[in-house]
Amino acid sequence: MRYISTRGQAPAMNFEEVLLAGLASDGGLYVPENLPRFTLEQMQSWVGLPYHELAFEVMRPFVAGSISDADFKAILQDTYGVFANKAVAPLRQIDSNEWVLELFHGPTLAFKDFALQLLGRLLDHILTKRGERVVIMGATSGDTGSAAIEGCRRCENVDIFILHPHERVSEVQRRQMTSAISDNIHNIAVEGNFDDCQEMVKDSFADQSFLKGTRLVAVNSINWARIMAQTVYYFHAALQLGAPHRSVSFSVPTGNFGDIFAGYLARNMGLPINQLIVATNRNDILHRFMSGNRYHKDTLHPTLSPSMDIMVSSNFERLLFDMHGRNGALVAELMNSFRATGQLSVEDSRWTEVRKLFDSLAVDDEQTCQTIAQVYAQCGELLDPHTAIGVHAARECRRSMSVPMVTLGTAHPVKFPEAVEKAVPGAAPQLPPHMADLFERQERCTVLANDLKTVQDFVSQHGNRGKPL
Ligand SMILES: Cc1ncc(COP(=O)(O)O)c(C=O)c1O
Ligand SMILES: N[C@@H](CCOP(=O)(O)O)C(=O)O
Repeated sequence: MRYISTRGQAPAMNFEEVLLAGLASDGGLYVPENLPRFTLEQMQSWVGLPYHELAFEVMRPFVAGSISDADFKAILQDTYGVFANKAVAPLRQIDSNEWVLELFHGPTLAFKDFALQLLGRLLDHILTKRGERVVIMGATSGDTGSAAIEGCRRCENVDIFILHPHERVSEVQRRQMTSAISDNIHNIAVEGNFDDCQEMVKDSFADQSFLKGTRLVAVNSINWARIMAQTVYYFHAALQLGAPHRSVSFSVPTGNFGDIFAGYLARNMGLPINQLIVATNRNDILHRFMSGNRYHKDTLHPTLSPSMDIMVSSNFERLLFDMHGRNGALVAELMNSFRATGQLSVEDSRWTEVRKLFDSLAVDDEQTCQTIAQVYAQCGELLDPHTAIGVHAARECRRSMSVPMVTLGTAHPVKFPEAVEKAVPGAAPQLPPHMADLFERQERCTVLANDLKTVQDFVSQHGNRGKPL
């Protein structure tokens, strides 16, 4: 499998190179040159497989040539063996023909564990083989950070720097990150918002001189391996609900457009997905695009669903690439113009084509709390605010009641007690046993100005197990 950049100028790479590359050298994102297309018979034969075996079947074409089948199988068994629920991603019915896919039974209680537990193990495998050390930089609005730290914790060959927006993540999210204390784990609270953090990470890929020759690796969904791992649970859910002989729809709480893009890819690989719903909070650039062809940057509004407080969605570029016939030059032009003006629209015919599959809704804090309360009263399932946004959008935008509707349950409610308590007083759940002492744990974090050079200087001063590079 070869991977190409959405901007058409960077060299094509194999899986191992793409895993270690993060952003492409032309500023684009890597995508497979050709997607595998699974047959009905193949998909039918996967019904009932344990999660790690299904993961092997779905992801094998993407890694073949870089990792042997035997190694990949062992890595996957180990990865999904750490999830607290035997089903790994259980489906919970919340109404007639309506489900929540619980993606929060991993170590850090959010869907990010599905890809980052794997990414950490893949990095360990490949870096050990190459005898190489790398620096990881990641931006987080709360969940990617702890999942990346947890996923890479045992990896001897990395120093990991996680940038989060100072005082804009939940206390549980912050403590999950800052209580991981080790020479090679560095939490930076940036005096800015998530988009500032994300931009610093992307700018660091463009000019890596501050790393003095050490390779920079991404853990955000700009890294192809993240998206690849997130396609698997679409198959896992749909195959339980009658696919491949029956269509299924998904509603996806969306911020950086990574999770829903994985669903779009699963459909292009042959999974019968009828409808994909982009569910945003008040930070609704994607809803403005889907509903009116206006991908226009706005100011950031803090909400009760802080992980989706994102102004600009990285993975939207991957969809633009497909929308424009995979013409990298056109995408580069669009992205340059977006960088200059903060606005982007596409030709009407391209937009209409995309709308055949995608619907969208922006959900405010009040509707979020109402949905948490409503679902709790209906069936006792306590939703986190991000998942509630997905359920609300699913109920508003659903095209057909006869097609099963699955909302991705992206985080455990325990991570967002403020919203849960507001919606259903007294219902906030207890931290799970492995996190029971979270509020007593020592924290380590450095607050830095919202300034690229300041952050890069910090990285180069601490990038070698806490010592200068
Ligand atoms: C809990 C939660 N839900 C939803 C999202 C949105 O996912 P994506 O950024 O892949 O669109 C995120 C973070 O991105 C998240 O942490
Ligand atoms: N919501 C995310 C934001 C980063 O998204 P990613 O999927 O690109 O890593 C978070 O919780 O950090």
